[in-house]
Amino acid sequence: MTTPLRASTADLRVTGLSPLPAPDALLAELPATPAAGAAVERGRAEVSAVLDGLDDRLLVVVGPCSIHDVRAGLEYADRLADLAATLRGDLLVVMRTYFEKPRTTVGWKGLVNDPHLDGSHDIATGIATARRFLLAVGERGLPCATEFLEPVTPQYLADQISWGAIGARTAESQIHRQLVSGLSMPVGFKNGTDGDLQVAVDGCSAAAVPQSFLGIDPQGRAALVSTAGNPDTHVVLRGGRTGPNHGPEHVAAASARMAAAGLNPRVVVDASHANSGKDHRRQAEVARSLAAQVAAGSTALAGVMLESFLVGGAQELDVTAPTDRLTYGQSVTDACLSWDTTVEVLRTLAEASRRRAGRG
Ligand SMILES: O=C[C@H](O)[C@H](O)COP(=O)(O)O
Ligand SMILES: C=C(OP(=O)(O)O)C(=O)O
Repeated sequence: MTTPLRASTADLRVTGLSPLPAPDALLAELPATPAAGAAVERGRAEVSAVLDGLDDRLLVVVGPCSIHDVRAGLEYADRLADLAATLRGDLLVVMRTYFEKPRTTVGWKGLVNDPHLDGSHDIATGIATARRFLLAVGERGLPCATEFLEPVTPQYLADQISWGAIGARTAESQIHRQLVSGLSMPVGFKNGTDGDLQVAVDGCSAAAVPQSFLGIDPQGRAALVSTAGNPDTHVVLRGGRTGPNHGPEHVAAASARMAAAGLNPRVVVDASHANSGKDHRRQAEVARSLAAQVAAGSTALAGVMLESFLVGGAQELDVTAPTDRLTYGQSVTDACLSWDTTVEVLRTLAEASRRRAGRG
């Protein structure tokens, strides 16, 4: 691997380097369409309005734990777009379109990293597939939400994202806090996997100020990135090793801590992950308890995250086995609510939002 420019001490454990198309090359091949662009602009404005308390609806970020099958993902998007339109007066629905999966140790890392689900890591195809998917969901008028994991990804996909997340495993990362300071949409920081909220509060503080860091430019070259800071951040409570943190006392404490730090006191609660032990049946129960908080008038609870797909539960993914053995429409990462349960939960959340707003 060593080249004349590289000392014999370099890259001793690098087994391959394959250049990818530059971000601008992909954006030229897959430009934003007018409809998708309008969905993003509208989505970002409405998410900010809800998170700033200017729009009294409830934000619901809902969709598969991961997008692994484009056809099933778009079928889900069709259903969600229709349902979201009927609940639009009370809910602002943003679809989870997660292409990068942070693993606790090892496992399939998502559509960008391994789009063929076979360990081939055809990232060039993965990033293009993810962009095509985002454009297709935008064409349906649905705003998209994603977790930003690889610091290079936003140059390829972020123009199509209306709400971003920094996950529990990266909320303390300076790399990700710097990244958020330059992102163009509202971003939620999850609390740590141990349940620690402070890493999310500190993440919001760090992301709110201008940053300078090493990144890539639209031509894919190493670049000094300078940012303005992102004031549109908030915390996402997702439970932790210390237990669930979805109760009214947790929401109030998080809201107070954010307010004391001069940050947005409105909180989003993830009904999945450690708030339900990744059990989709318990996730539905947590969602109903969140609806009760909203109906009781909690304005600190600005949003809810749900992991949901066509078929409830999850299935093991064996990247050495043919993918045609997989159950269509079922998560290959965390367990998700079934579509039918999702409809019932969203209608319950809409009713709660309506009551909180005094609309009936
Ligand atoms: O949302 C997905 C998972 O919670 C996350 O990627 C960690 O999953 P793992 O603990 O199975 O690696
Ligand atoms: C990985 C996720 O969540 P967390 O970072 O809370 O584990 C997710 O929302 O897909």
